[in-house]
Amino acid sequence: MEFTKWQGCGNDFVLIDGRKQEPDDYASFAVKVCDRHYGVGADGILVVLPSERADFRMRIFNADGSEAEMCGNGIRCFARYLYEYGLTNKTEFPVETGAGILVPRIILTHGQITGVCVDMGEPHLMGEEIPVCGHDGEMVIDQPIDVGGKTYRMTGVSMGNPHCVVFVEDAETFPIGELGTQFEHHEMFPRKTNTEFVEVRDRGHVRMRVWERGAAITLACGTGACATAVASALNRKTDRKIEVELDGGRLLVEWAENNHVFMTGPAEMVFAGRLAD
Ligand SMILES: N[C@@H](CCC[C@H](N)C(=O)O)C(=O)O
Repeated sequence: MEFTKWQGCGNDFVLIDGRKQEPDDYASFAVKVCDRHYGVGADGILVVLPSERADFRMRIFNADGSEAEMCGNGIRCFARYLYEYGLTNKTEFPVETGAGILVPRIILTHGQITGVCVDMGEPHLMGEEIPVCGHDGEMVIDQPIDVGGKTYRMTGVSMGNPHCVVFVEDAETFPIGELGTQFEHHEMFPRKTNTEFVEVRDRGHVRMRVWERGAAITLACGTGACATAVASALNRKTDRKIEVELDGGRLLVEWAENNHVFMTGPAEMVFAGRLAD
């Protein structure tokens, strides 16, 4: 099976064209391929599929084999793959995802691709939409959550997939490896959660580290950066347009007045290869 390997801010993916070749079982395929010792190594796999509602459909599976609704860094890589490999000649096109139809736009500067901007759609903020237990019919802003014998304050945001944003004093030293899994599996999150640990540097700039549902610590999370921008604005900590500094790079995120979130950042191909049977 042929594949290409991609990364966006160090969040890495194996991409396959499911219109040409499909594994018998995506979940076990993802676990095998994402293994960093016995496989290609990645945080997840991206699958190109046909769509009746958009130009293409994207599926994403985490390294543990679970399927996610959406992937922000992934959709930038997905869009660049389609454009670079001549599978579309449009620089802007609709993609069906588990979070609805989203629109990436390839950014060309003097004919060179310098990034991808994605209209990530509207954030969902009601407790039952994220979902967060015990908050039906209300937003989940600055609410207490007990983890590891301590009470933290969290803001819940869905970008199609669930996010729990926790503001911390110092993102660099926060014990994310110790506590991330406890947030992911906390009883408040019936579909588990991605958790962003965010230090506000100023009104236009935050430092964010992430523990991803199904992938543990990654170098970046695009939907997480969008959830962070929304949570930071809701908590009046930043403006609606911010730079999010991640372990693996920077993303520009704007929660626009039309309620859509726009995310801009890099998408780079690492190599192409063929999997052994
Ligand atoms: N890294 C991604 C998100 C991938 C899915 C996530 N782990 C989930 O299960 O929701 C991104 O860039 O958004």
